[in-house]
Amino acid sequence: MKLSTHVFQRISDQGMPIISVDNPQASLELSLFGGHVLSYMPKRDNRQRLWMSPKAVMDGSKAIRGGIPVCWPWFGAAAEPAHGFVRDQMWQVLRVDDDNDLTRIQLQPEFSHLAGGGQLELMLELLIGEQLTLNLVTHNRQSKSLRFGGALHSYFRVKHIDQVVVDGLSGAYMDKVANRLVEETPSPYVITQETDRIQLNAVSDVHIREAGQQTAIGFSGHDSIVVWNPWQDKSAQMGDMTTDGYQQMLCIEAAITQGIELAPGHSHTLTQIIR
Ligand SMILES: O=P(O)(O)OC[C@H]1O[C@H](O)[C@H](O)[C@@H](O)[C@@H]1O
Repeated sequence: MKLSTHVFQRISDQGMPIISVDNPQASLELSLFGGHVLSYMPKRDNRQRLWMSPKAVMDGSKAIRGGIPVCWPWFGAAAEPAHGFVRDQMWQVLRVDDDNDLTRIQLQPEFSHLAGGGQLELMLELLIGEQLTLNLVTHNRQSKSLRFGGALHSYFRVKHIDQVVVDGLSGAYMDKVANRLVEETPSPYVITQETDRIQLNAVSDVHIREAGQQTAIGFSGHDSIVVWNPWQDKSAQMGDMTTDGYQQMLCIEAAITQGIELAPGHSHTLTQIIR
């Protein structure tokens, strides 16, 4: 089914609605299960930016391992289920438009509410062109303030984790692998073991550098940046990852881990830009 000049919708072999974008600047795939970006490839270099696990479950029975899961209205184990409740529900398309080199898609989950009855409205906007911009907009329609968190939990594809250097992170981080001990960001920033860090200095630009290529990631509206690689043992334990899967991926996540208090009638936008 054609949604616009550059946007099509189809049903996958596993029965999930998939949106495909192919415009003069880039191609992208998006699953309406989770409002989940599956792939993004700018045409200037035809390099896939996102990693998808070969064992990812794509039938809607659990969140997809890879691409860009949307974690909301909390991050991690702040409440149950982990990472909130929108990454494993169906979303719907609100709006699609093409403007030559840029395609805009807006979508929302079928329901969004907080425990305790609070209503927050969520909308994800994708701007697909020579870069990919994700705007995750939270709106408080209640007459009281509400607190929320979340993340754009992007899985970046790397040639090999051993060769990756992450540039741009600084300051203190909370080490989730070591009892939330607060440590100073290393330099150079290389990944040599299981890594699960909440970088508390919310910088606005990070680069993943490898021989012959780099991926630039921009952030705004975040209070932290999460860096995650499960390494070998954890990968082997996860049903939806191959034992060596950790070698080709690195999560660098635009995150709200400390929580944001949203006043009545106000909106907040969490942005990640991938180049
Ligand atoms: O397995 P998931 O629920 O998708 O979570 C995957 C990972 O997400 C984040 O990066 C967290 O910091 C990790 O602690 C967690 O293991």
